[in-house]
This record gives sequence, C-alpha cells and structure tokens, in this order.
Amino acid sequence: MFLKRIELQGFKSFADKTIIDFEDEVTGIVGPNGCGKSNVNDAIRWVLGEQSAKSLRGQSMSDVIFSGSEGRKAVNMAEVTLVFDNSKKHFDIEFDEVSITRRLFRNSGEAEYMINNTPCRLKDVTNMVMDSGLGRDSLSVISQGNIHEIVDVKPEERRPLFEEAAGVAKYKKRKHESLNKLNRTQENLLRVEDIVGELETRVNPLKRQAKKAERYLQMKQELETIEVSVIVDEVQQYTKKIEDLKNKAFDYESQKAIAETTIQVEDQKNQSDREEISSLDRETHKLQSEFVEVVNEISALDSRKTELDEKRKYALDSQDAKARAIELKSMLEEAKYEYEDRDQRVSSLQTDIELASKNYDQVESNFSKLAEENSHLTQMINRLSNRKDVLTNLLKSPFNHQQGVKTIIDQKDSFYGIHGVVSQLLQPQEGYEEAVSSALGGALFHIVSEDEDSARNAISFLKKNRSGRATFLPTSVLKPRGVNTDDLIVADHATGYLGVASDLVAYDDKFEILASSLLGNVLVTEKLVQANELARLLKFRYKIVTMDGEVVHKGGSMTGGKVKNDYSPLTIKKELSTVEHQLQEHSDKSADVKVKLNELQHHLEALKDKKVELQMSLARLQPVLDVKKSKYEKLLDEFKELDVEFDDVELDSTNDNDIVVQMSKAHSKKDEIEASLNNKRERRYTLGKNVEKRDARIRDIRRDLSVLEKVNHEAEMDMVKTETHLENVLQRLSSIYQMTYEHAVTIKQDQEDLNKAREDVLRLRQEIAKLGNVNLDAPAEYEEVRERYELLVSQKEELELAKAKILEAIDEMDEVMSKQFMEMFEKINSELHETFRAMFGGGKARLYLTDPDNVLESGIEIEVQPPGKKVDNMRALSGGEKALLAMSVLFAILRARTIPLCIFDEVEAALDQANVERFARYVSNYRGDSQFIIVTHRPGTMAQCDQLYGVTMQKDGVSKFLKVRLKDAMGYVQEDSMNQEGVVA
Ligand SMILES: Nc1ncnc2c1ncn2[C@@H]1O[C@H](COP(=O)(O)OP(=O)(O)OP(=O)(O)O)[C@@H](O)[C@H]1O
Repeated sequence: MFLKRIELQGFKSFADKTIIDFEDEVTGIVGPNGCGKSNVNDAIRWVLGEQSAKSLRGQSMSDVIFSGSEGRKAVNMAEVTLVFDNSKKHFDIEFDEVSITRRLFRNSGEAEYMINNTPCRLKDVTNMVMDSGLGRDSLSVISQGNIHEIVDVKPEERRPLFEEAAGVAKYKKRKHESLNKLNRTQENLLRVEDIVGELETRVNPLKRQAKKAERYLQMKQELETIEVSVIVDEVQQYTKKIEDLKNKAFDYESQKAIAETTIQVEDQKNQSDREEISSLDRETHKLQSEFVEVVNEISALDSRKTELDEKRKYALDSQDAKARAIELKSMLEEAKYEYEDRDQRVSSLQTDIELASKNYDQVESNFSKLAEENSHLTQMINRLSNRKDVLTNLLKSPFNHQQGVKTIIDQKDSFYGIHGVVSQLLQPQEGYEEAVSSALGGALFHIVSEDEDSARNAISFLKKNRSGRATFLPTSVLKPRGVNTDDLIVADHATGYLGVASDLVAYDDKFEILASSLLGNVLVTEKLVQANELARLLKFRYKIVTMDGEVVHKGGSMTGGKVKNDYSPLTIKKELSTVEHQLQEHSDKSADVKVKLNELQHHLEALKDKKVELQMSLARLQPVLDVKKSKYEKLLDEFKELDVEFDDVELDSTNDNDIVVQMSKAHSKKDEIEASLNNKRERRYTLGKNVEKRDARIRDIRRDLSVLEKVNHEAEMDMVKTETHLENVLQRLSSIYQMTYEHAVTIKQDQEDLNKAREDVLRLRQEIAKLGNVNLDAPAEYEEVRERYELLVSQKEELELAKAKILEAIDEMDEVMSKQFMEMFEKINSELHETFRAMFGGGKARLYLTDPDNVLESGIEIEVQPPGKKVDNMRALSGGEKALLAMSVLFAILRARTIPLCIFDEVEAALDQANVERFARYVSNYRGDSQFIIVTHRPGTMAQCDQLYGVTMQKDGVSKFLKVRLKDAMGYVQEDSMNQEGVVA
C-alpha cells in the first residue's frame, strides 16, 4: 500500500491517539453523520500542506485542534503522521518508507513539519508532494462538495488539474519563481541603469577635475620640493655669509680695539714724553745758566791762579831756599788737596753707582711683581668677559636647549593665542630670583597660551615639523591657588617667613591667574631650617622655597644643592649683573696697575739714566785723578830734594789756598753740570725721536683704521641686507609651507644648478596659475564615483546575464511544459472517450483547448454527449451526471498516469444505485495501480471495498476507529438512513 498508516492525536474529533493501518487497496470508511469520517480526509490534506483553514472547514488553523466537549478538555496540540511506502519512488526521495508529520500548538500557534522524524519546512513537504499525484490541484482528494467543480469551473480554472496530471506543476512553480526573479531582476536592472546613467554624467567631468587636481598637486609637490630646497640653499648661503660677515666684524672690532688701544697707549707715552721733554728743557736751561756761571767763576779763579802761579815761579826761580821751600810746600799742599778731592769724588761716585744699581734692582723687582698682578688681572678679565658673553647670549635666547619651546617662541607671531614662556611673563623681585625659579621648577619653560585651541594648533605644528616637545598652559583652564587664612597667620608669625611666592613677582594684570595658579600656594623663607620648621607647622601642606632655591615639597621631601654653571632664565640677569660688576672692578684695578707700571717704567728708565750719568762722570774723573796724583807725587819728590823738614816750613799767611779749593769745587760743579746737561740732552734727543716715531705710527694706524672702517661699513650694510633676505626666506618657509627650517633641511634635495631651480620655481608657479580653479576633493570624489560606476556597470552586466539566463530557462521550461502538457492532454483525451462511455454507458466526450495557439495558457473545455442526448452546456447536466462526468475525467487521468492514492469523500452520494455500482466496479478495476480510501454511506460502494473501517463518536465527542465487516457496515448505513431519509437506496 502506498499510504500505510495514519496516526492522529488531538486532530479535530480524534482527541485520543488513533492509528489507522491500510492493508488493502480499496479501503472504505463508514459511519454515521458527524462521527468524524471527513476529518480523516482533512487530516491527510492537512499533513500534505493544506494552508487554507476554510478548505479544512474551519475559521482559523487552530480549529483543527481538538476543542473539547462536555466530558473532555480541549487539547493544546494537534499531530498527524502519514506513513507511506515509497518503494515505487512516488516521492522523489531515496527512502523506501516516508513519514510526514505536521503539528500545531494552540497556545503558541507554532507549527512543525517533519519528514522521517526530521524537522523540515512546509516548503520541503510541498516540494516532495508536488507531481507525486498527491498535489494540491490533483484529483487525489475529492469530496462530494467539490466533485462538481470539475464541470462547473471556467475552462482556465480547469487547467491546474491537467497540469498536475502532466507533472508540470513543478515546472510551473519554478517558472513562477523564475518570473518573479525576472521581475526583480528587471526592476534591479532598471534601477541600476538609472544610477549608471546618472553616474555617467558625473564620472567624466569628475575625471577631468581629478586629473587637473592631480596635476596641480603634482606640480605643487614639485614646486614645494624645489622651492624648499632653494630656500634651504639660500638660508645656508645667507647664514654662511652672515657668519663670515660676523667674523669679519669681529676681526674689525678687535683690530679697531687693538689700534685704538695702541693709539691711546702711544698717545699717553708721547704725552708723558713731551712733559718730560719740556721738564728736561727747563732743567737744561737752568743748568746752562749754572754752567755759564761756573765757567765764569772758573775763569776768574784761573786768572787769580795764573797770578799766583807767576808769583810762585818767581819765588822758585829765586835762590832763597826758604822761599822756595815755602812755595813748594804750598804747591804740594794744593796738589794734595786736588788729588785727595778727586779721589774722594771717585769714591763717592762709585758709592752712588752702587746705590743706583741697588735702587734700580729694587724698582725692577716691584715692576715684575706689578706685571705679574697685571697678567693675573687680564686673565680674570678674559674669563669674566667670556662668562658675560655666554650669559648675554642666554639672556637673548634662553630656550636654546628646549627645542620645542624655542621653535614656538622664535615664531611666536605666526601662531595665534601664544603669550610667551612663564619665565618671560613672571618677573621676580630683586633678590628673589632663585626662590621663584625653584618655586616654578619645570613650569619655568611652559608656554602660556590663550586657550586649548591655540595650544593644540602649536602642538600640531611641532608634531608636523618634528620640532621637539613643549608644555602649554592655556590660561582659560587655569585655576587660582592660595594659602588658607589660618595657615597665613601661622606663617606670618614664623621666623624667616618672607611671603607667598605669587606676591614676590611682577606680571601683567592679565597673567594674574597664571601667577596665582603656579605660585599662589608656594611660601618663601630665608633659610632651609626655617622652611622645615614652617612646613612642620603647616602639616606639610605647602611647597616652601628658600632664598637660595632649596625646596621643601608638599609632604616634606626636600631638594637642594648647586650645579656648576647652572642657570634659570630668572637668575641669568642677576648673575650677569654680578659678572659685569666684577668685570668693572677688575678692569678698574687693571687700569690702576697699568698706570703704576707705567710710572715704574719711567722710574726705571730714570734710574738707568742716572746710573749711566754717574758712570760717565766716574769715567771722566778717573784720568783727572791720575794726573792729580802724579802731579802731587812729582811735587812731593821735588820737596824732598830741598832737604828740609816739611813741618819746619811755615807757609806764608798770605798764601792763598782757597783758590785751589774754590777751583776744585767749581770744576767739580762744572763737571756735574756738564754731565747732567749731556745726560739730559741725550735723554731729550731719545725722547724726541721716540715721540716722532710714535706720531708716525699713530698716523699709520689711523690711516689703516679709516680703510678698515670703510670696509666694515660696507660689510655692515651687506649684513643688514643679508639678514633681511634670510628673514624673508624663513618667513616664506613658515607662511607658505608651515615648515621650520630644521624640517625643511630633512626634505631638501640637492640642487645642481640653483639658477635653474629658481627658473623652475617660476615656471611651475605660472603653470599652476594657468590651471585656474582646482577642486582638490575631485580625485577622492572621482575615485568614489568611478568605483561605484564600475561596480554598477558590472552589476548591470551581471543582471543582464542573469536576465538572459532566466529567460532561457523559462523558454526551456515552457518547451518542456508544452510538450509534457500536450502529451498528457492527448493521453487523457483519448482515455476520456473510454471512461465516459464506461460511466455513462455510451455517448462521447472529448477535451479541447480553448486557445490551441497558446498551449501554456489555454483553458480546457469538455465537450460531452451522453447517450441519446445533445448537450450544449455542460452546466445544464444533472448533479449525478456532473458527478459521473467528473469521475470520467478522474478515471481518464488515472488511466493516463498513475495516482498512487485517491481519497473519495462521498463522491458518489448523488448517484443512483446502478451508477454507484458502476462507479464501485470501476474503482475495483484499478486495483494494483492506485490505492483508494473511500468515505461512503453507499452499500454498493462498501461491497466493492477490500477493507472497511467504522468511525464512531461517543458521547464525549471523541471519534474512534475500528475495523468492521461488511455486515456491520451495512448496519451503520441502516442506522444512518433512519436518521437521514432517502439518502441510501
Ligand atoms: N476541533 C474539533 N474538536 C472537536 N470536534 C470537532 C472538531 N472539528 C470538528 N469536530 C467534530 O467532527 C464532526 C464532524 O465530523 P465529520 O464532518 O468528519 O463527520 P462525517 O462523519 O464526515 O459526517 P457526514 O457523514 O455527515 O459527512 C462534528 O461532530 C464536529 O463537532
């Protein structure tokens, strides 16, 4: 059997689990009205996928669930399983036995389908059933209610029955799906074509714009690279030139300084020499007068002496021995005097020379000491002026070691909202530099900005140019800080407390918040020990700094000490002024020392002159001494020859020895004056020569200096020009390319020919200008539109391909369907003749297409002619005749193709006895090909059934199934006929 079993539970009146086994080919189901027979038919259709509640005789699908009765409660679920023998593969599935189950839950409304106990979709069930002969539109399930439809419906509505028989339903379904798909494809295609059309109008102009923008960017990039390289080259050239000019200026300054110093020194020397010359002139003049005087005196004395000598000569020439002795003794005494006088003078000169040497040595030693002190002072001055240069530079650019800060501050005017660095904006009172420096700590180098936006702008510049990092303090977000009043009272009474740091700095009013935020809660004390004491009193809640810059942090940790050459922007000024002060002191001292050195130098020279003068006097006196000595010795010998005792000779009281003394003194004086005069003249001569030489040198230096000045002036002009050029190119770099020089260097390309590069820059600028308006978004837009366009074009092609494929498939399906349909139609048509004649006992019937040219759409009309009748309109046939005609068609279909299961629900109700028997016999003929389940009240039909089931309904409204014999079945019929008069013959 094809349908082997039905299992029902909770379906309509079958509240209890009921199993119906079908063992024979023709099974009759009998029972009184309303016992639930048709519910079996409904159950089969329900499992096979019926979706219409109406055709299942209900309002909604949940009406199929047992709804309860007087004695039974309603159930929540209806479940029906059909078990088929599929050994003949009526279902296109590999299993030999197929069970189909459908469940429905009342509460949730949930439905379940299973094939062979495996959950599946409704679609899987309908697909499997389709074209098996059990499909929705087949005649496999037919009841008294719808048997007339075969006759009554319009020709077009009759088609599905034949299509199902021809097995084209699946193609039709597929074609329907394909057509839906085609519609969707067509809609999509239209939409895509619309968009493609619209994009086409955009894509080409965008392409042109994109090309233009790309060309622009390419040229701009090229221009940037060349121009930046040119600028870098220019910056390097200008920088080098400025460096050279600076070196020249430095050389000039040092040459000028040397020249001016030399001139000054030489001038000074000349002045002092000139003073000495005029003093020498005065002295010489005076000495000359003295010299004339002494010469006159000597001449007077000489006359007197000549007189005296004449007198003596006479006396000596006389024979008077006594007179001769007296004269000789007198001459001897004179000679002795002269000799001793000269000898004494020689000794005195020698002593003077010795003294002068000693004196000279002493002065020379003082000179050396002073020279040493001078060199020490010079060293100190050099060191101090070096430090002064360093500090001056630091003061000029205190952020050199903070690259980020330096970059921003150097170009401060190019940024908006940048006020400066904390160390520039807060000025400590004098003496508080270290304290405030320590109080600020790292914040000294923080950059103060108007708000967060301006800080972000500067940070992004630093980032782009890789120019270092910096910390920013946007004043808009700073919060004031302070010391609470109680703590201030405590601090005021503490020793060494000097104040709150924010009160010890000066600032512009608008930076009050800055001072308060950074220094408002920092206290200052004199010494560290006092800071510790105050920190303890204030429970370590504040940062305290000392005048020396030591720090007691919040919480009590301490920082202090000193680093060599350390500085903070706030202390540079202080140190610079100390260094300048020391430099001044040392320079003053050095000037004093130089004056003293000069004096000593003069003194030394004077001493040297004096020594020379003494030596010369000694040299002149030495021969005189010898002469005087030999004269004295000669006279002494002569006197001895007189043979008188020296002491016995009494000198004449008139003997004038004074002349000799006076002459000796006068000569000695003359010698002295002469020596001094010579010396002074020589000195004057030397000084005069020196002055002349120096004047010549000063003139030379002044001439050289004026040449240098001219050259330097030109260099200065050049410097101004070069600095302006440098400023301009750097300005261009930052304003046009937002680039720092340091960053530009990293992207610079080597230029072989700078002039050519400059020409290229001009050319590129002109070409860029020629491009006119450029839409820089065009490349991205074009790319986006192009991608979309290409995607849509390929989608369009795919859709067209898909459309063609669908159309091809539809054509193929149409062909198969037409062929299959016509074959089946012809077959059924030829069978109909037989079956009609069998059912009606003669006559004829035929099927024809209402539109033969359109096989796939054409309606199907039945032309009948029952025996002995002429029928123009089928609808005019009697109910029984309609049933017989419907059966004829059904049996023709059954002959044309096998339908494995046919369920007839009281289809023969309208037939007379003879026709019922004819119908029943005809059914019997089909044994072996199809299985029949026949719900019937007619004994004629029952008699032809192999097996009979009786359905009963107890008082509780629940249907029960049981096998019955024909006799018992007849009993039901009689029972029934008692209730329903005349239904059964
Ligand atoms: N959901 C349901 N719950 C309980 N009983 C139901 C339900 N749906 C239908 N029934 C009952 O089923 C019976 C109708 O059964 P059915 O139409 O199969 O009878 P029948 O035996 O075919 O009658 P007839 O010979 O008159 O055609 C009615 O008694 C009806 O109350």
